[in-house]
Amino acid sequence: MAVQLLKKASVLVVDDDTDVLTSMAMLLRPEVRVVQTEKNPERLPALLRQETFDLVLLDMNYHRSVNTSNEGLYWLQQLRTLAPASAVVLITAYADINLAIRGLKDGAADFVVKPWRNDKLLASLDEALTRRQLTNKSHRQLPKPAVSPLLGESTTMQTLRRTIEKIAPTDANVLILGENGTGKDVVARLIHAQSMRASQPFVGVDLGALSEPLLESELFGYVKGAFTDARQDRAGRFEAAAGGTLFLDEIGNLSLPGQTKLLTALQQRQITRLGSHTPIPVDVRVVSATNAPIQHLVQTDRFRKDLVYRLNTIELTLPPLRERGDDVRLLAAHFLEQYATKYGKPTPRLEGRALARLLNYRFPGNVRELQHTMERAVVMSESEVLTAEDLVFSSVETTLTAGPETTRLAELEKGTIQKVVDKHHGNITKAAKELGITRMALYRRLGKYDL
Ligand SMILES: Nc1ncnc2c1ncn2[C@@H]1O[C@H](COP(=O)(O)OP(=O)(O)OP(=O)(O)O)[C@@H](O)[C@H]1O
Repeated sequence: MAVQLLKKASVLVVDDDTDVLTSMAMLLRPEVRVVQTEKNPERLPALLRQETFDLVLLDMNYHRSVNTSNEGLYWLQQLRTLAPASAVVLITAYADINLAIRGLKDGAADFVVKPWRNDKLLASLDEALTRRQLTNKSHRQLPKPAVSPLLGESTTMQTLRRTIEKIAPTDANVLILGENGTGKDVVARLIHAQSMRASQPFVGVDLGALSEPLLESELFGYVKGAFTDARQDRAGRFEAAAGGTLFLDEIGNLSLPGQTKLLTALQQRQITRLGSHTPIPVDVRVVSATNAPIQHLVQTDRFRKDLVYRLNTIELTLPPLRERGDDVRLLAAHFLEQYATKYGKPTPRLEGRALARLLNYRFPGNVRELQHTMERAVVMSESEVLTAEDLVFSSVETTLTAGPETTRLAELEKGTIQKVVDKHHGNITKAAKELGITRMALYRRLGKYDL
């Protein structure tokens, strides 16, 4: 029985050590249905939005971490929220057994110690899957995935929260518009969580990341033999979301043929798996999002008007962060606290000039950029007070009020670049990555500032 569970399981292995990933994949491939590996735990939220796994094998130690001991536990907590139905088995070094035991208290099913014995590891996975099945069968209430809060006290954000409360319980399709990083994904999840469908699945699909040939099989699924690699029947996202909410992200990137297929599915409320002729009825509420100017796409014949009408029964627009006034301060404080906890540091406070710099910055990457800036500042700072120099923005700094500040900004940029390049001992690739700019852009700046 247990062996069958293992054979049917989809397993995700998360470890920043490529050797571990390779050997785990080699060991597990013949034993389980699907094995996927992920080197960067930061990608977990996006990945788990798209895929569900029966079991996650999670490493406790990450090299890039400042405080190695907390990183594994942090990601375990995140997994409990992002994928509460997945069993988690921890991989740990012998020296960290105490931490692994803490991990058990935090909801992990088991842990294996490096170097592991293959038979013991497989037995442990079996056991974790069996227990998970028993838990699910006993209909015990699984913890609901916690939804990220939609913070902000600006008038627009208060109005938006009220609108969401009003529209969430209806079954109306919602189109969310807004620049990158403004919180469209957060809003989509909030709508689902406050809807009558909250106990049913929320399934996201990033249409911007799907190439044309993949689109149909991802959305509608396929039957065995539909194409060379179709070795078994597979449900698509529409079926996976049945009874719940289907979140179509980056809808503006959908090709015209893709738009036609989607429109047909929405009109007929049914899909047909690739390679099959049998239509399958699907009941989904569609929430979609885009940062593209959708009406302009319609006017220029790049987006079907009839599809927009299907999608935007309710249209919500998220304002850019630079138009939310004091919300910047509130969100900065929230992220500082969040990352201080993650990295086991005291929560730092922003010095006056640092705050002024935040309030003057345009934030082209919006809340996500603020979040990254705060994380980087918490990681890098050795003091409990963050200065203006501790803030490194991903985009090249442009402020709301250009002018006399320009020279100071150039100085700040120069200082920041020098600091990051020094930190990486002159490694341009790594420094550019941390600064969030291309290598060429970094070279240009090194030249400009004579560094
Ligand atoms: N109002 C908010 N309060 C707290 N956190 C927020 C808020 N808005 C966004 N965030 C956080 O900022 C990050 C980016 O948000 P999100 O992914 O929802 O943006 P998006 O508009 O969907 O971005 P993209 O257009 O790139 O897909 C997330 O980590 C999210 O939790």
